[in-house]
This record gives sequence, C-alpha cells and structure tokens, in this order.
Amino acid sequence: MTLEELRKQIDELDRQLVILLSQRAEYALEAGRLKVSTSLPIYEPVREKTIYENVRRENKGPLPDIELTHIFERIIDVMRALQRNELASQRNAQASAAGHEAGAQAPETGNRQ
Ligand SMILES: O=C(O)C(=O)C[C@]1(C(=O)O)C=C[C@@H](O)C=C1
Repeated sequence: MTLEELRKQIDELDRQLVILLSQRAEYALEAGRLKVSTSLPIYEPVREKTIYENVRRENKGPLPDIELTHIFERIIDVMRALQRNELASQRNAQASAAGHEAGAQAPETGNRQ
C-alpha cells in the first residue's frame, strides 16, 4: 500500500474507533445511573481487572499487552469521569431546585475514589 492508502485505512479505523468509544460511553453512563440508583460505587476495581484480563486474552499483537492495558486504563478513567460528572450535574440540579446551593459540587476531572 502507498502512504496515502495507509492513511486512508487509518482514518477509517479512527472513525470506527470514535463510534465504538461513543457507544461504550453511552453504556458506561447507563451503568453509572444504575449503580447510583442501587447505591453501588462508581469505581469497581474487580470489574476493571476483569476488563484488562479480557483485553490481554484478545490481544494478538503487534501491540504489547502492557501498552494495550494502558490504553484501556485511560479509556476507563475517562468513563468514570463521565459517570461522576453526570452524577455531579444531577446533584447540582437537585440542590438548585431545592434551594440548597451549599450542596452544589464542581464536576470532577477524572480522579479515582
Ligand atoms: O462496569 C461498570 O460497573 C461500569 O461502571 C463501567 C466501567 C467501564 O467503563 O468499563 C466504569 C467504571 C467501573 O470502575 C468499571 C467499569
């Protein structure tokens, strides 16, 4: 393949990755809502460990396991931040509606619990 053809393939895969990551984020948001409504914690390290094991099992190269795991760690960090930002927004809206501004919190930026 020429460089131009290779870049077209990369662009197409990037497009698909954006679609897949957006779908993943929708499911993570839904999981976050479910966990809040059932009083479960947002951060679930055992589940995350299972995901990293799944990723390594599927890995056929050429990416080293450790690098692929780092990519997924970053993805899940972002998912958690998304879940917590939604939660914080909901709490702010509830606090405003109830007239309790003191209960308002700034959205988080991605730290673990
Ligand atoms: O599976 C969950 O419980 C989720 O909330 C989803 C998810 C993920 O993005 O895969 C996000 C945060 C948790 O720590 C574990 C996994």
